[in-house]
Amino acid sequence: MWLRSSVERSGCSEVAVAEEDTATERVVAPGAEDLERAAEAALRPRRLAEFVGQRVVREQLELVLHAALGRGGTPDHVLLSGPPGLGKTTLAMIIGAELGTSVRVTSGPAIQHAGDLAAVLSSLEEGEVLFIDEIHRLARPAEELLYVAMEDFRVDVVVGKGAGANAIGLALPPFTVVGATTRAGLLPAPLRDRFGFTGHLDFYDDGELEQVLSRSAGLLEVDLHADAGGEIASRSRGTPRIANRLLRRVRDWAQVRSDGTLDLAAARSALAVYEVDSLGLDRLDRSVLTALCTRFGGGPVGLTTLAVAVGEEPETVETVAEPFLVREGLIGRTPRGRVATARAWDHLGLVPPEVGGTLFG
Ligand SMILES: Nc1ncnc2c1ncn2[C@@H]1O[C@H](COP(=O)(O)OP(=O)(O)OP(=O)(O)O)[C@@H](O)[C@H]1O
Repeated sequence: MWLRSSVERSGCSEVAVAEEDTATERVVAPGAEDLERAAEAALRPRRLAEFVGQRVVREQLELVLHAALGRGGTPDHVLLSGPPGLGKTTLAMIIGAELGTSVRVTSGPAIQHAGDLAAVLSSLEEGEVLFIDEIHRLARPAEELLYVAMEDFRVDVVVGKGAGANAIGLALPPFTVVGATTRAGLLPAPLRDRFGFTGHLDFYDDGELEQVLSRSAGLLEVDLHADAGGEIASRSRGTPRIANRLLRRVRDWAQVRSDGTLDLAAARSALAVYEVDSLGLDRLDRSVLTALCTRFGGGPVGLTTLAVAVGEEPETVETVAEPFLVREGLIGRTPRGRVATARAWDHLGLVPPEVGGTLFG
């Protein structure tokens, strides 16, 4: 299915796209729920100068775009990679705005057949940006059609059926593909090679997230104190989407339980209600960590056993809780199973068993 909004020709169009995230109901999930998209769109930076952080990618992209504008042509195709919630969609919209053109939006899973993509490509106007989210999930025939279109600005349309079928090459006007992926490694080399510019987005530091929050607070017209911004930033897992979501939850708390001021006490109280701790761990993360430490002496323990202990599917523990616990250096993966690190014991306020102690204490 080809997705587009009513404003596609006048500016940047935005539509909901499928997400891979399996646990988006978590307040610290990096992916977005469909219902959250409108709230997110309101907080999106519109121009490169408003986009916080990612200094290297921003500067490189600025050069690519402004050089193309100077030449009066279209820029190279752009591939944006990185974990969910770091700003790939935002940057795609910004590329359209900087080029003064409209952005057509679709996603890998939304394109079922090569014909769907051919229809999209043949309706593009000169200079338009085609944003393909989750581009690594395009079906192979669509992928092949796309790289011919990207390279030669041509699409082969099959006319007729059976023995009488004929492929007619249709010339396309110049356009720019912006692909976004959380899994750049899954893109086949021929497709990856068609992108003249690749930008990898990394997690944000706390200072950058504070800037994101302060900008968002301005747009939401709430009074966010600096120390409250710092507190929310430090629990946001390096991800602007999570920072903005926690800000909205703190705003709700302050509105209902206090006078609407977003100070440090409000931030701490609200985040306690949502069970987001000082490192940004939620209940699931903590139950995995606690089980590992208290029931298995810090491991090593196999994934399945650990999952049974917390009453979750192994896949949920592995894909939802573990990546952040590993990234934070709280859990290690060894050939014999998962182990808790010294930082995990410390974070839970527990004392690890003595290494090399005797069997009887
Ligand atoms: N650098 C940034 N500055 C300010 N806000 C940002 C920045 N990056 C992301 N955001 C905000 O975070 C939210 C999520 O960003 P976005 O949708 O662009 O992420 P994404 O990488 O495309 O995620 P996904 O892979 O899940 O589609 C948006 O509301 C956006 O406003």
